[in-house]
Amino acid sequence: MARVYLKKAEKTAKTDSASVQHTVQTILDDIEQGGEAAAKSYALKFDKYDGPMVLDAAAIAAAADKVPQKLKADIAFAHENIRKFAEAQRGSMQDFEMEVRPGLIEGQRTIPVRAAGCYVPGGRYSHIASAMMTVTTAKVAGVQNISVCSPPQGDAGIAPAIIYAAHLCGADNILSMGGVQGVAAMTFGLFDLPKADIIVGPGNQFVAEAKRILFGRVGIDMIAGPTDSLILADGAADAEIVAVDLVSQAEHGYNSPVWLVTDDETLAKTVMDRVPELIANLPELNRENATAAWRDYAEVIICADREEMAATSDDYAPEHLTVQAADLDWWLERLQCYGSLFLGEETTVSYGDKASGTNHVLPTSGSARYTGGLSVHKYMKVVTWQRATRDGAKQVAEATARISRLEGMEGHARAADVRLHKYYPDESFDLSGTA
Ligand SMILES: NC(=O)C1=CN([C@@H]2O[C@H](COP(=O)(O)OP(=O)(O)OC[C@H]3O[C@@H](n4cnc5c(N)ncnc54)[C@H](O)[C@@H]3O)[C@@H](O)[C@H]2O)C=CC1
Ligand SMILES: O=C(O)[C@@H](O)CS(=O)(=O)O
Ligand SMILES: [Zn+2]
Repeated sequence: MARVYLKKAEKTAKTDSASVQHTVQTILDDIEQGGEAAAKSYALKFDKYDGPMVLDAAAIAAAADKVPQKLKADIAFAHENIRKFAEAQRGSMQDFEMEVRPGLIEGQRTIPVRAAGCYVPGGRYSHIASAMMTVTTAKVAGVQNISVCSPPQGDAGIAPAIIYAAHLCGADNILSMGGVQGVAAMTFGLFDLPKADIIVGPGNQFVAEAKRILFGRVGIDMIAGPTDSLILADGAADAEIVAVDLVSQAEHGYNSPVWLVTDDETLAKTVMDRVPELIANLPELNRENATAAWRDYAEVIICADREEMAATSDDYAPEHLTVQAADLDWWLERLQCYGSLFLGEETTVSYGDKASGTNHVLPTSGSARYTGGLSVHKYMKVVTWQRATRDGAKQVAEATARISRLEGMEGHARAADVRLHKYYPDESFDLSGTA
């Protein structure tokens, strides 16, 4: 059976992308030419902010005073889980040294970048968790200089809990600037920040586009744009929980797709009836976001069986993937394209988003086809080295000379020749590459 769409989206992540591209390129060009003054003028324009840019120790302490004790304990709990998971990731990356042939020694080293710029979104919600996810992984990787930028909320500046979390997790600099101007400031090294070697973190379509355009000049973790989520549910799933979980991720923004893929039409129809009721009960901002996301971006798809459900999911390559179906081990083994996988009703995307330990900065808009989410690995350069004894490199030198000559690269060949003639003056070699 072909997939049947009970609900098909009018829009996709690519809708409006051309105008976003033009807007972002213009802002980047202005800031590159106009420097700090231009960046500040965009902060004023988009975020109505005219205050201090980089927070000093007093501002950080003042922010900490405003965070309730219970929330501090929750941030500490979440930070510990994220840190432990990141440390295990770090431990899974090994330096090694091997003797490829006698006297020919080669190795791999993992070296953290020197400066990271972490984008912490803050336009619609105060993404405390994004500060924890980006800064903690950078710290565990061993990055020496970690900058954070986040949009100020008008005169009030960055939300105190974001400042508190970023500082607790190890941020060295906190910049009150969001959007394209924040990314540009960290990339170009404005406001005395070190020029970032890599920019990481999620954000809206303007932030994602800035990262796409700047890729190459600066390292980019991935393009993490508007959140998307897919739920795979069979007839045994609890329709109420499926509906609540879909709504939980539709509240991110007007353009956050949620998809339900199931082989049970009754479940699908129950969920479709329930979702609008749940959305109607949300607070105003959340309700507006989720209403538009459900109306314009959500899809409900009926498949013949679990194999077709899995294939459909892999085609969507969702950022978050939830399975509420029997035989979780089968799904874990079968599914191939997702940012983060949530197996069973007992866990949920919200846990991973906020506190369970896996990272929530994840590939969106189908990029889970080719990458995973933010991890310690993204901050690490995997580099190689070698050394050799004269005898160990003798055969390499001969092969290098002949291969180079066949390629027409005489300079390369001579770097090998000179060594063979120096170390083995009494020997003759056929290094012509034509023998
Ligand atoms: N993929 C992931 O791992 C995660 C993704 N997200 C996503 O991050 C996004 C956060 O978005 P926001 O709340 O908007 O916060 P944001 O911090 O990404 O964007 C706010 C900034 O957008 C800029 N902006 C707003 N309107 C603009 C315009 N017309 N032209 C140019 N710049 C403009 C402003 O400079 C403002 O500072 C959501 O889409 C959410 O789904 C959030 C957390 C994790
Ligand atoms: O991972 C994401 O995209 C988000 O769902 C994270 S958060 O809920 O906005 O913290
Ligand atoms: Zn979320």
